[in-house]
Formats: sequence, structure tokens, C-alpha cells
Amino acid sequence: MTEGTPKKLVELKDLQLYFNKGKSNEVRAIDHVSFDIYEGEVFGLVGESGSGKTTIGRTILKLYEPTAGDILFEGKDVTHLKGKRLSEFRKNAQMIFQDPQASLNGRMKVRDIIAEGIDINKLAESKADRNQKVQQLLDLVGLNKDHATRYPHEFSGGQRQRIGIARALAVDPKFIIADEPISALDVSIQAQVVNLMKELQQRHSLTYLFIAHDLSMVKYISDRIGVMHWGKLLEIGSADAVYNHPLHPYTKSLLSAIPVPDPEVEKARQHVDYDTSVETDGKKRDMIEVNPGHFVLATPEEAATYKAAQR
Ligand SMILES: Nc1ncnc2c1ncn2[C@@H]1O[C@H](COP(=O)(O)OP(=O)(O)OP(=O)(O)O)[C@@H](O)[C@H]1O
Repeated sequence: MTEGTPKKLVELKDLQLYFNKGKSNEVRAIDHVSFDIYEGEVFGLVGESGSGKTTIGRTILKLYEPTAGDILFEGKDVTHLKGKRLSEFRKNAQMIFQDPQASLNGRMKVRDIIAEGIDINKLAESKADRNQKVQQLLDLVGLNKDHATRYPHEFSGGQRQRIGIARALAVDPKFIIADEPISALDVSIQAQVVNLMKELQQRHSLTYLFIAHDLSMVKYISDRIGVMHWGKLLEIGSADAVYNHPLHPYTKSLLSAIPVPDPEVEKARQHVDYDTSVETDGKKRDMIEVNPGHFVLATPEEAATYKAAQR
């Protein structure tokens, strides 16, 4: 993260997204969520499947219209952008998807997949310029120029994700939402892709929203972490604070589920059960700053108890 006073790049203000609002099958996928993402940081968003992480990413990118609340990008309200302004915003905010197999058009050559954003935004002056830009992008993500004329199926999962990263970078964005970018990959190559993403983030002063359910990888790449459950943000803090000194019982439960590579420690590992009553008893809860920069969704009494129990 850059030195000095951090500047907010993305701000979510009391965001709500309810699917099938008012119907019997209503889902509160985003339920009054507020947080900021600072310029140059990696913000990790974790939580089990169905907690609302993807919906947050898609709502920021304006793929869903929020039910209520505001989204600011570089201080400007982008909640209801349309037309040309929306296209400009989408150039600055790109997405890397979970499954590179599904997100790359199998009938297109790698060159054309990567150049899609270049073409839409008319960023190349000529065909030669377009080809050169594609080659630079391939080089940037550790692929070579011969790959430009091949098709996605000719690549391994890790290489395909590199193509996805090159495609996102092609329009020179400021902000990238990476939605579970490594969970479809072999464990042996997950670290390579995360390392590449980290290196690119630093080299190009990018800001990431890194979505995952695996807290261990998120801890490694993130500056700060937000923990989600049932559409609510339960805890937010530095990666170190959330990982090593968690406050919310849900975060503790999530952490206790991470396998430890040491067989002795793994044998002794105890799973912490989560009592959901701290979300369902109808009490009013707010985000309370328990330690500087470390917030938890709690009543004042719970916040005091969580603080006392902190390791
Ligand atoms: N298009 C939709 N219509 C109705 N409900 C939806 C839709 N998309 C998501 N949901 C519901 O919204 C909730 C949040 O889903 P979301 O995909 O955001 O969670 P997630 O944390 O990203 O999960 P995963 O890790 O499985 O992707 C879930 O209950 C899901 O079933």
C-alpha cells in the first residue's frame, strides 16, 4: 500500500441488494454493507459460499442495480451510471473470474480475447499497435508471443487464468475485482498466480478487491480483510489483525476450519462452532471500532466481550 494518507478509491455506503425483493423467495445478498477500499491496497473479502461476496463485486461493477445505498469511485457517485459514463467507469474497473475456462470465449484466439477491451475502447492506433500491445500483455503475465494465435483449450488452467489477467490489464484499469481467481486451479499453481497478481499490483499501482473463501491465501495477498456472512459484513481490519486477533465468533470459526500443513498441529486442531444467534436475535448491531482500524458488527456489550477475549 502507498505511504501517506490513504485515498479512498471505492466507497460502499449502506449498500443493499435484495434478490426477488418483497417476494417469498427474497434473498438479502447484500444487507447494509459499508466499507472503503483505499488506492493501492488489496482488500480481501472472505466468507463461505452464499455470503454475498460475488454479489458485492458484481454490484460494484454495475452488473446489478443495488436495492439501496451508494457506490463511490474516486469520490464520484457511480451507483446509477449509464451510457458513456458507465463505459468509462468499466474501463477503470475490471474483473478477473473464478473459472478461466468458462470466462474465456473458446472460439476466439488468445490475441482477440486479450484485445477485446483495447478494441471496445479504441486504444490501438493500428493493427501493428494492437499486436504489440497484446504481446506486451502476454509478456507481462508470463506467456509468450506464440500464444497469441492459439485457442483457450490449448492452455492449462493456470495459463488460462494468466490470459484472464492479461485481458483485465489490457485497458489499463485502476481497480480489479478478482472473484475467487485461484479456487478453480490446482493447489500447486495457486501460489504462482497469486504471486503474479501481487507483483502486477505493485508494479502497476493497482487496487484489488480479492474475493475468496480461503482465508489463508487472502491473508497472504491482502492489506485489509472484510469478513462476510449472510449478506452482512461482520468484521473488518488489517490482514494481521483479522487473521491473528479475530474478534467476531464467525471469523474465529472460519479460521478454525483452515487445515494446518503440520500433521501434529492438524491433529490437535479444534473446530470452533459458530452460534448464529449473534446475527439472528434481532438486537441492533453496529460496526464498532474495537482497536484502531479493526471493526466488528456487535452490540456495545458484545464488542467489550470480544475485545476481552482477543488473543
Ligand atoms: N441472480 C440471483 N438470483 C437470486 N439469488 C441469487 C442470485 N445470485 C446470487 N443469489 C443468492 O444471493 C446470495 C449471495 O450469493 P453470492 O454468489 O454473492 O455469494 P458468494 O459469497 O459469492 O458465494 P460463492 O462463494 O458460492 O460464489 C446467495 O444466497 C445466492 O443464492
